Amino acid sequence: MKYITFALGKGRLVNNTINLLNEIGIEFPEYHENSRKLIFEDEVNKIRIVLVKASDVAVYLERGAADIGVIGKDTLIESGANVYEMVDLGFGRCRFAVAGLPGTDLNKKRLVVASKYPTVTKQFFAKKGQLIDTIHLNGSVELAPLVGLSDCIVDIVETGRTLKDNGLVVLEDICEITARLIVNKASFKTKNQRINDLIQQIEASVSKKGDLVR
Ligand SMILES: Nc1ncnc2c1ncn2[C@@H]1O[C@H](COP(=O)(O)OP(=O)(O)OP(=O)(O)O)[C@@H](O)[C@H]1O
Ligand SMILES: O=P(O)(O)OC[C@H]1O[C@H](OP(=O)(O)OP(=O)(O)O)[C@H](O)[C@@H]1O
Repeated sequence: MKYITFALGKGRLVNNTINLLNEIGIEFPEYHENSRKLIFEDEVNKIRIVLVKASDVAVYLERGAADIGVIGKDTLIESGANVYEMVDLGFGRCRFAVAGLPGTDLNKKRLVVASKYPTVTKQFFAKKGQLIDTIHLNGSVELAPLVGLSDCIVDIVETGRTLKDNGLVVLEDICEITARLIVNKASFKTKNQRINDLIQQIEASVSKKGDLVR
């Protein structure tokens, strides 16, 4: 039997994903948080996880190097990847927001917006019919309005602590974000039965957890 390969972003979503897979009987005996290994296998169920940079998950899927991926909805939208989005996994909950110094005028002409998510940023302001100048940063985005690099930012807010510690506030909410299970379109055809079985088990496990939270 061929392996089914999951691409997971190294980082915030890994532990929840591995716990979820454990719950449906998929085990990676060699996996531990401090390992530097990038591939782990469940030899019994013929399932493999590959640990990639979060923003590369969609690339592995689109190129057929992985069958299934777990990715934040933020990164999925930003990638514009041509994949099937199958399950809202419920974890990795946060939101997209426009943030800046209190009192920032978002309606000013030629608003300068810094973000790790230039596509999301452009789409959001385009929908409002507003012309903006987007600056693509790779991290520490909250710094931009503090040093005059931008008027505001589009970024992820989870606890709100990063904004607060830097004297920034949410100026406008954009949307909620959770982790999503995505599937390579060709794999969905060629490994249909096994992928569907996995999805059903994952959905059952996710909805059981949802019931507990409710
Ligand atoms: N506080 C948070 N900051 C960033 N992402 C969060 C947060 N809380 C939940 N998430 C979700 O977790 C996903 C993975 O985050 P992670 O930090 O592992 O990757 P990343 O933001 O792409 O980081 P990097 O650029 O360092 O690889 C995000 O895409 C988002 O959906
Ligand atoms: O609302 P909070 O709980 O404070 O979380 C939000 C912060 O976390 C993320 O940054 P990350 O740690 O990924 O750092 P980077 O984007 O600067 O690399 C995000 O870009 C925010 O800065």
